[in-house]
Amino acid sequence: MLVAVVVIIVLAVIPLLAPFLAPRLSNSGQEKSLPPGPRGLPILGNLLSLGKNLHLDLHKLSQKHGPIMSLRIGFTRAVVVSSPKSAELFLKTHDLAFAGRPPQESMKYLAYGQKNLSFSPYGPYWRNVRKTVTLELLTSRKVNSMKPIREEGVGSLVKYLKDASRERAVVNISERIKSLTADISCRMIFGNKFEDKGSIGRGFLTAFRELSEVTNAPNVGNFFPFVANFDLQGLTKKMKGISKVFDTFLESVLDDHMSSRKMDEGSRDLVDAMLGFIGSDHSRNAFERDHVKAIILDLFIAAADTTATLAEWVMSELIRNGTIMKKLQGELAQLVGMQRTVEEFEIEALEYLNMVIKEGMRLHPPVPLLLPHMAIEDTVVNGFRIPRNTMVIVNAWSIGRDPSAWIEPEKFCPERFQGSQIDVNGQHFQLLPFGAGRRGCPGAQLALSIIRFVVAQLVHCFDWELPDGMPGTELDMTEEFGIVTTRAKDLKVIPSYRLKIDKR
Ligand code: HEM
Repeated sequence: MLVAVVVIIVLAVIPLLAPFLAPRLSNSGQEKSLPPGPRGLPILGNLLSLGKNLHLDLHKLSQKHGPIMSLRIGFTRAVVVSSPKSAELFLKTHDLAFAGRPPQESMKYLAYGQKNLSFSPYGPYWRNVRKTVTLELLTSRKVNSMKPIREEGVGSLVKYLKDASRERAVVNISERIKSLTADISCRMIFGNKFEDKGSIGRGFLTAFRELSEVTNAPNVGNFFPFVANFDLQGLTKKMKGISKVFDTFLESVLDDHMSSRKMDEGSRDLVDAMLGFIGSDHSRNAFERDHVKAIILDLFIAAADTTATLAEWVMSELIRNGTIMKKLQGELAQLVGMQRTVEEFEIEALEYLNMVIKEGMRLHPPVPLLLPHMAIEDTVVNGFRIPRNTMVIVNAWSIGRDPSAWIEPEKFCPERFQGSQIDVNGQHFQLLPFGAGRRGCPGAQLALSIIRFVVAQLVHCFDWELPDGMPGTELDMTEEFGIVTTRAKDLKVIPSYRLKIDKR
């Protein structure tokens, strides 16, 4: 459908564009030193080689054309990076040159015109916002201060599962984890609970659920700017609808904060701090309400589904690999015992848990292609010319399965991290779930504190079975590609409570 739409439009406008296209397409001499890549069709470029599962298609193409590969998608020139060594060149050696983000149609509507952090162009505005967000939300001290929010959220989930366990009910754990991380993120970032916001909060959550459908669809307008205004896929209309619901919610969050502003460092939250910049000349841009809304919405989106998705994948792998589940339960039983639940301060000591989560991120990086980077200047990498404005896609999924970096890469084997220094902090380019360098994820520490605590509680408190006696080894692990790549089918399980406290 998408391709058909593009083909029709392209054929219709070719005569108008011919004078501009002819020099571009015939200029093969100039393209000699670009990285190798598959031959593309005129105008469409390599669009037809890319299907629903973009990370898998790019992985296959890179196996043929190399770890630094050129593509053209419509009018966008892209370079795909698929090995640890090449990722290091782009994200460390030439980090600054690739610290841009390509313009995205969706950001016009969902980020008040790219005013958010994730997609704002590299420059002073991005730098200042990133600094403020890090200081006000993501330092170790702030992450620790939000511990009660995580404890309360995870406590409610455990209680729900304990009730389900009594009935031997089948639980859609994917949905439950998504609600949990949305609730936790809402409280941490907006300073409110959804339930306290009544119908506005519920509306926001419903719109948030519809968001991935819109942002995961490849938007023709990104690659063929001249058709963007026609809204051929109806995505702009949907995004406008969603952003209206978001805006109502965000306005009410800002109003709540305005009516009881806390300005001292000890008690103010991120929204209070951001509101303090309104009217100031922040990075040579007048800073207004739209900036605050774009930034807090961005953080919520960045936090909620990524953490849920990772927890879901880790639980899926544990259910599939019973021996690993038992070993992790053993580690928890030894440290915590069976008479009480694990506390967050104990998580650091759970070495095997950390290995399990790293292994989950290696095989199932929730953001498999990171966020797209963009060359902000002409650069030569490994002898290849990468022109300014080229989109750079780093395939973290492919890198996590690179056989030159990993033994038996397809196998879920947390023991591979035993005694290994490899971590997810952007210093080890064979494992890049949070990216690396200037545009690397600033929320990694917060994300890990949520994930570790959720997985530890679920594994310590419950044994898990698949419905209808299905063996774990038969669990379907098909992925559904998106910016955040989730399980194609929700994980449904029967929990049975295993602690020796309060079995009522
Ligand atoms: C398991 C959870 C998470 C994963 C896997 C993840 C992964 C990523 C990745 C791959 C990127 C892009 C890096 C790049 O382009 O090089 C990113 C960017 C970002 N993440 Fe995360 N993230 C997670 C959780 C969070 C959380 C909890 C927050 C904050 C509340 C957050 C905030 C951001 C922001 C603001 C950016 C954009 C940074 C920039 O462009 O400067 N993320 N994340």
